[in-house]
Amino acid sequence: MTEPTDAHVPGPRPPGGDRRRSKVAVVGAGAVGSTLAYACLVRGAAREVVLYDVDRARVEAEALDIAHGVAFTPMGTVDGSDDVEICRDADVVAITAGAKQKPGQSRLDLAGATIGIMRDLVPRLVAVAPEATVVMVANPVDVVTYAGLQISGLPATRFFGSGTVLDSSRLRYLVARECGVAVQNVHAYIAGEHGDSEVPLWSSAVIGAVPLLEWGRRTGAEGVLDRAVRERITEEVVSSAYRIIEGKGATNYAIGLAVTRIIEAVLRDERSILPVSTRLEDYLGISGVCLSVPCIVGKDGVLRRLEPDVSDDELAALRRSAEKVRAVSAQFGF
Ligand SMILES: NC(=O)C1=CN([C@@H]2O[C@H](COP(=O)(O)OP(=O)(O)OC[C@H]3O[C@@H](n4cnc5c(N)ncnc54)[C@H](O)[C@@H]3O)[C@@H](O)[C@H]2O)C=CC1
Ligand SMILES: CC(=O)C(=O)O
Repeated sequence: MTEPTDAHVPGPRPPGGDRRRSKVAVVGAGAVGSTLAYACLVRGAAREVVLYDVDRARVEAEALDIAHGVAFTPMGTVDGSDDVEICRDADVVAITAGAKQKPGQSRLDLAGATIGIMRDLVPRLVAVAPEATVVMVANPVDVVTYAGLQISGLPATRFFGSGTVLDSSRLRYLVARECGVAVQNVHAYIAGEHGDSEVPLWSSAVIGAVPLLEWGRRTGAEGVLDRAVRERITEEVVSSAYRIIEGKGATNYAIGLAVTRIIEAVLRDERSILPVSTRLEDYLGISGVCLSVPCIVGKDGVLRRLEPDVSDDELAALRRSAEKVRAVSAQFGF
């Protein structure tokens, strides 16, 4: 297997990236996949979006419904098929085909079913789109990324998971609401598992130019983000998916936008810092597992993993999260 050494980050990126080569294949046209395809077109992330699903009626219907709206989007096309050939020569393949949680199930409960899908699916995708950057979305995303990476034989830089990009946007939303500032000015990451053991990196979080942990003292709003509030926010982030699934059976809008951001970072060679799930080797003492940490993402995929300042508690929680994910991967022989 190719070693996941951090690639050298080359010089300045081309302004706007190269949008001529922009075919995105979305695998799975369910709640997440169809919303992702829609978000890609609405944001103008790619020129060509294709949907692939084993359910022919569904995939054709979703593609047609989206196609009827492209008159109102930036330049783009959409098509759908139950033939994997539709994914040929895609620049990015986003895999949303997987088991989904029923109320009460954790993401880790889905490992066996989703890995079963990947054993057959990933080799067929690599055969038709060997140069693609692959973004795994199906759950449990860290375990499935680790398995899919090994099944694919691709370099770890080009096969990674959407990780905690969604969880971090949930965190930023809640912090912004608490402080009364724009969510875009909250720079905070969730690391670790995309799931119950995830870890908010409070120590390195910044609001505007103010360290998050100093926000209350420096703004004269004592107590605004004190320990009790941070614990409540953490609990709300961790339970978000359960709450939404209880109410409507799936989460789809925020994940559709989150994965679109990752795709934009790749296709536009943005070198954006996003907490995607990649295979870690000797990262803060963690190896042999896919987990989210802040990474530089560009056209060659994950260019570098960054090491933020972490407290002793955060580091210990990150290592516990790694153990938990690694144990589930091992149950399935990965
Ligand atoms: N990573 C993240 O942050 C998030 C991950 N998810 C995960 O995304 C996955 C999809 O969720 P939903 O769209 O709600 O599920 P869904 O059940 O609505 O859609 C899954 C689709 O995959 C298709 N499919 C199954 N096997 C296939 C195969 N071998 N080839 C092609 N298509 C296949 C099904 O026909 C179905 O249309 C789940 O695993 C879910 O847990 C959901 C939200 C957030
Ligand atoms: C379902 C899921 O993984 C999420 O919404 O976070």
